[in-house]
Amino acid sequence: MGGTARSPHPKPAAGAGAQRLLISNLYSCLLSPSGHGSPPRTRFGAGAQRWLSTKQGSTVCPGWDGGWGREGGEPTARGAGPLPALRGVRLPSAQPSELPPSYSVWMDIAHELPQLIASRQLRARIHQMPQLNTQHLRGREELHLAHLVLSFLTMGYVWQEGEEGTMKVLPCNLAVPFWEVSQTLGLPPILTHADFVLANWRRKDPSGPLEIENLEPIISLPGGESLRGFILVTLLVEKAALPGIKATIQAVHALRHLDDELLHRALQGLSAAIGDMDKALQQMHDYVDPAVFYTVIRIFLSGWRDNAAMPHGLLYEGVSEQPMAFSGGSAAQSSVLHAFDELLGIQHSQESTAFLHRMRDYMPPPHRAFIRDISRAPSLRQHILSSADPQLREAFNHCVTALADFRSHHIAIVSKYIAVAKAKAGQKEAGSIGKPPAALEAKGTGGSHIFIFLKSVRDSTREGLISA
Ligand code: HEM
Repeated sequence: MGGTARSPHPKPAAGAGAQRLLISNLYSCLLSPSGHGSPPRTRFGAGAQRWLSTKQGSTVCPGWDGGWGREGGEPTARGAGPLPALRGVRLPSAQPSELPPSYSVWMDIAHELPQLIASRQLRARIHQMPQLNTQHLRGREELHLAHLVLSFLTMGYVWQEGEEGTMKVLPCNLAVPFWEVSQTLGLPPILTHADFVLANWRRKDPSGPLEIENLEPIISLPGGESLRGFILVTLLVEKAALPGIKATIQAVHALRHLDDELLHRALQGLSAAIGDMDKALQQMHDYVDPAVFYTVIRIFLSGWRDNAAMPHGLLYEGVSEQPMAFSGGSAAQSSVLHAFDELLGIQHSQESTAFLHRMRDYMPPPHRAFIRDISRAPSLRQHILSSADPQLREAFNHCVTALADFRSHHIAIVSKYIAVAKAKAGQKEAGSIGKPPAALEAKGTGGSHIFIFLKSVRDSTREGLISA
């Protein structure tokens, strides 16, 4: 879709805090663009479609040592090409959960979102908001928090009345600041996985552990405890993936230096991490009620691309003269499995690859750059094939099997939370939204044909096994 985009205003400066705390994110190091610069910037030019095909330049963080301290004695890839050195990958102990006072009008509404949506007052409150200037946002943390807040406001605004009462226009007092913050961060102006999960958590007790009992989302939507569980269990899967991201970097380092001993250890670390992600995923059963997920939560993650409930997309008033189409939030936008697939050389079908690659456009640019760097590293697969070392092959195959198992268990969860929940929900009224969203019956919030896609991705993972 085309359209005349409003020219962006000067970008907010990244303050000193940006170096200390880049984003309320689990792999902060990977988000640091060369350590000290301002966030990368994208231009939407002739509209969303064009923006979505725009690729960022290299923004990874070689040699950045941004004050996090290091967790282990793992090697870095310093001097070994563009792959980010694994420095400072540690979980932040504190992160901003409030914007500066001049943005209190956004925060006040955001903190009341579930009630405002339930009482159908959100749209009226948003219409009364003044149009705030985003120039006073300082540093990456505030910008990401602003993106999180504005994306939640947008999803609530669009879906307040369910799929039968959607809005065609996002008013300029919300659309313009959301657009500006999105441009500065290189993110699309819609809720992404980075908003919903990666940036959306805080510790209740700041010195307490990163466990579910001590965590809460910063901003919520309808869905109560199930919404909380959905966000936090997904966060715990990301947390469990962290050693796998480290192992991925370690494996690339080992490949570059032809260090098979290190490679073997890295692959063992990777398969263990995927196993831990699998265990974390199972907590979905304990914390999320399928009926609440299906009938209440899911619609708020939906986008306005490939969605029959919003066939023409959304007009961002004051930004573009044409409506724009964006996919909704999905963990398919998490960089973790993309990175593992690239390392292991997993080849998905053309259609699945097209969808997954499109989801990369919904990641923070440094995540995209990280995945790209893994894809350009020496081929692990070729190395295993040519080395003919049975131990290496076995460790590699453990990773592939663990990944395929994770995907199988994910399919079981999707089946329970979407297919079975749909059958149970029927057409009965549920929650505050009314009918479950019909437009989402066959498609994911990201717009994929769910089960065909997920099974194809799982099966092509299995095909990545290397036989003796
Ligand atoms: C109730 C829980 C969940 C449901 C109902 C669910 C649903 C879905 C759906 C429908 C898709 C298809 C893509 C789309 O159109 O959105 C998908 C993809 C995906 N989901 Fe989930 N998901 C859940 C939890 C998770 C969690 C916790 C993770 C891990 C962080 C995850 C990771 C993925 C990935 C990586 C994909 C892309 C396909 C792949 O690489 O295998 N999902 N999910």
